[in-house]
Amino acid sequence: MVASSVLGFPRIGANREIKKVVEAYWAGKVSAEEVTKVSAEVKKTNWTELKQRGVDFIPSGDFSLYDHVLDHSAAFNAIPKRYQGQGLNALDTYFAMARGHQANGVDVPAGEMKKWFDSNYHFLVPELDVSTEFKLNYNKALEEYKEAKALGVTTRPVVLGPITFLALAKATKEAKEGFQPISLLPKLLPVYKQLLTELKSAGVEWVQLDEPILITDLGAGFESQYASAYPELVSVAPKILLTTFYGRLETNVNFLAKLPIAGLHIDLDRAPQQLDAAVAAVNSTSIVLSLGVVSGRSIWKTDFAAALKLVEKAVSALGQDRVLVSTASTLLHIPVTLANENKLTEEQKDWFSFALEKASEVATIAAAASGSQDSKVASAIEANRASIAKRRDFEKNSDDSIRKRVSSIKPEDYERKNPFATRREAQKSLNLPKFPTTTIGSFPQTKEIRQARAKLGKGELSESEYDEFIKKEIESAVKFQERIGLDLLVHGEPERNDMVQYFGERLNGFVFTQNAWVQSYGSRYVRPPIVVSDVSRKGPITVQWSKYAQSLTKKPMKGMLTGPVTILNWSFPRVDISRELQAQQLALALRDEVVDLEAAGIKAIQVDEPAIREGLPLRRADWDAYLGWAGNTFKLSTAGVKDETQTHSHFCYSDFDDIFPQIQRLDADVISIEASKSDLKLINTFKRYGYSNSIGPGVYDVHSPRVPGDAEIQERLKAMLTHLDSTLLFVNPDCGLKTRGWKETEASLINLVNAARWARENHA
Ligand code: MET
Ligand SMILES: [Zn+2]
Repeated sequence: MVASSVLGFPRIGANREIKKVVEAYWAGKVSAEEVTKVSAEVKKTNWTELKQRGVDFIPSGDFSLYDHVLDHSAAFNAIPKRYQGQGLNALDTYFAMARGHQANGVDVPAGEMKKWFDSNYHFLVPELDVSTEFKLNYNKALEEYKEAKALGVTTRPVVLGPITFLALAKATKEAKEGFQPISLLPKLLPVYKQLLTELKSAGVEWVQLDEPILITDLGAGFESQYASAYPELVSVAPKILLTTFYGRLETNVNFLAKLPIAGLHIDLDRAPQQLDAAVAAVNSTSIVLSLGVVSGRSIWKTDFAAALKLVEKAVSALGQDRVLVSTASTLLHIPVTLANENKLTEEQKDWFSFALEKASEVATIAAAASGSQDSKVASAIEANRASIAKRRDFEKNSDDSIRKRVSSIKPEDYERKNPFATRREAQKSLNLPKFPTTTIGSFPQTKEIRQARAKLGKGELSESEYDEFIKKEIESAVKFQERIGLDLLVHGEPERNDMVQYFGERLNGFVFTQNAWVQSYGSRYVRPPIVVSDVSRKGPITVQWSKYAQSLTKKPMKGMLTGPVTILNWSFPRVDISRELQAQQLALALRDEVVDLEAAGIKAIQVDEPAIREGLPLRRADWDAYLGWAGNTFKLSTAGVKDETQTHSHFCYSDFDDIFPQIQRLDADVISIEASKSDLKLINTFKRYGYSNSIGPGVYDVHSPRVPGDAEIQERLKAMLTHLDSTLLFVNPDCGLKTRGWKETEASLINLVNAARWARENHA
């Protein structure tokens, strides 16, 4: 029999239960026991649902209150010193690592957050050095296995693999120059052995060790790390399914097939072409091959016929018992269920499947591949064939005028008329002082703002009442910025539910869900729009708000747009046409918006591309192709303006080191870039590559309520000034302030303005 498997499931709850309880806990409104109780309910629902849908291998241990990598660090005692001895209990220490802690005399910043592979999920980067004493503080995999077992569900515990864990880690600040986290592998293995031994004695049959790092270009030496670590683990562990996902293994499959592991998982959604090599590599072994044929990244229905072709190929070589039908990766990246969507049309609903529906898909495909004669399976296969055919029909309705506009883009459409030096002169008309202060765009999305939006949705507030409310918000944001002395103002983005959704809703080609939330980081969930057809602008999107904001002040107002690559990367894209074509369509829509803003008197326009780095392919060989079209679409969206108009762009959440030369190529007049959370690593990047246009490396972290002191910001500016031309430096936070409260926003920005004044006095 071909068994079915799910590698991981969304842990946020179908109704965002975890967000609600965790935030209530942070606010001191509920106890830790309540958090445990709600977590148990969410886990129970997930496990029983997966069982009911006929999934054979159900994951456990993949639940998290914030982030699974952070869970792992906490469980393995990889807790940086600054969080220890602060008098915080285990749960509060965990949350302090996640988001900083500033109360009752304790003042520790959060750890660094990074994008998880090429997704919009963020993990907390483990911090290690030779003094890290790994020990098993608790065995989460075991606890959740038992928890599920008590509910009558046998699970396959999921554990982050040791080599991926170390590969994702960074050295602590105290570590010696040149320290490599991977050097701790010998110290780490005994703790993994303890964990796995405990699983085995509890009767666990299979354990899933996630090693997604294997689909990246590994440095030399990794092969031998696997060759030394895994035999040791295998000797004490339940059967190990080593999983790789989000890409292709390439030659790594050959050394993996030589490991004494019981199963190997490969991603056939992202890399269907790797099937033959994997079958060949494991053929003469007893390794079970787990085939990721159901996407964990896309919300489009799986084409059963195509999936079955792959599965049957493997079955004919290896036999049914050595093949698993699985989700390609964890389902963490897609929403919980389509069942909660009431506003999508039946036609649209028929195109998609979310996490629970994907679970049914693996069960059906596995049953079909096992030769099931069940009539339910046959009708599910038939229904899928019909759905796929209907979608193919729909795809034929392309928008000719947009397709034509894309195909007639000319090379000069990507370029500003003059080089930066010329534009800079022209932009003196903005009258910005040296070290101009600005923010990234959003101000706190307060309860009042969210309530007003909810009321508009329910019809309790009319469009015009809502617009009046937004105008007042803008007015108070403008007054606030004038009062504290910022130089380049923003309108604050109060009208935006989300920086991508807001634009998607005003463009043709997108559909929206009501409940399709996906975890971005911690308790921050997003509801990515879905691109279903060709994209175009319905009409001006932001112009009225920017124009209104500018009318309230003599200081320059920055227009604020989300860039084409980010809109695409933070949406669920179509899979029937290339991402490049989708980005080009978006870029043309945004270009029209940029030109309209300029015509409305807006002299600075920011086009945010925080997600440009996360879309970077995981294999270097694929970088140039991506960076080529991604960079071009950004340029296409911004190049339509006059020299006098100052273009800005913003980047955050990622390490931009390796694509910095590409950021230069975008030729924005000013960029702001997250820098504080990553310990100003960026400074070294400037050293290496230089940067010729204006730049504002963020001077403080916005993901934590912690207020940075004057001195702290001055230090950051000083560090930047060692490598950047003082006439090019802007002063701004790391990112937008929408998740912050007003209190810390005001305190932080006052300190920021003071630090800029200090810089003007001391770096004349
Ligand atoms: C994640 S980047 C956010 C940029 C946006 N303009 C904001 O300030 O919120
Ligand atoms: Zn940002």
